[in-house]
Amino acid sequence: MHALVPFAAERPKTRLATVLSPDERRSFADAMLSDVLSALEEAGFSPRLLATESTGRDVPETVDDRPLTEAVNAALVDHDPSPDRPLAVVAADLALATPAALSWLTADGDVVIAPGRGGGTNALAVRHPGFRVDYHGASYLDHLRRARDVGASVREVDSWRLATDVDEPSDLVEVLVHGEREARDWLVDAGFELETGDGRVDLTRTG
Ligand SMILES: Nc1nc2c(ncn2[C@@H]2O[C@H](COP(=O)(O)OP(=O)(O)OP(=O)(O)O)[C@@H](O)[C@H]2O)c(=O)[nH]1
Ligand SMILES: C[C@H](OP(=O)(O)O)C(=O)O
Repeated sequence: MHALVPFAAERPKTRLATVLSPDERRSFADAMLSDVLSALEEAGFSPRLLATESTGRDVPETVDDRPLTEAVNAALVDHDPSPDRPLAVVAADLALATPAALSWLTADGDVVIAPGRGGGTNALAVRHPGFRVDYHGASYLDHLRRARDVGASVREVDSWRLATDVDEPSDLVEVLVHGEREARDWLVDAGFELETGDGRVDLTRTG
């Protein structure tokens, strides 16, 4: 299955600004992107980057500097999905995604949705030609509505690994605990450590 990976290449992960500098955010976002691309490839997907500027990676790439929803919808129109020609859309910040978790996207359904924690949409597989995305806000609910409006059947993917996108500093704890790839190594090399006490596990930075 073809898999589109949208990537905000210029100013990624602004919500991590309290713990990472702009250069660090770019470098960490790049590590997460590498993890998502390699997991997709291992799961048998053919990834294509949809980036706001060229990444120079050795992966098929479309450069489109329009906002996320517009750029993904243009790609959907271009691809014209059908049951025989599905298109997956997978966020670049799914640092815990494994090939096994991503394989759930190949399940039957005109629109297969992997919700993100907090109301978002972390991954989709689209087989219906009329379905369009509407990201930001509670996009999971918006996507359910949009699927219903075009008469598309929906299947929800119940995967904690796909639900865990890395948006805020507390999400970095999940990467340190459960990450298996470059993003976790990046955090360790940058001096991040788990801080365990009486309450919820937190993060500290040394060095
Ligand atoms: N092509 C494209 N991808 C985008 C755009 N905005 C976000 N993305 C990607 O869409 C996915 C989900 O976006 P967010 O979680 O909002 O990521 P982000 O924009 O890097 O993070 P924040 O700045 O903290 O909102 C990630 O893979 C982003 O790289 C955009 O305008 N164009
Ligand atoms: C793009 C957006 O991502 P979030 O802000 O939830 O990470 C969404 O899932 O609609």
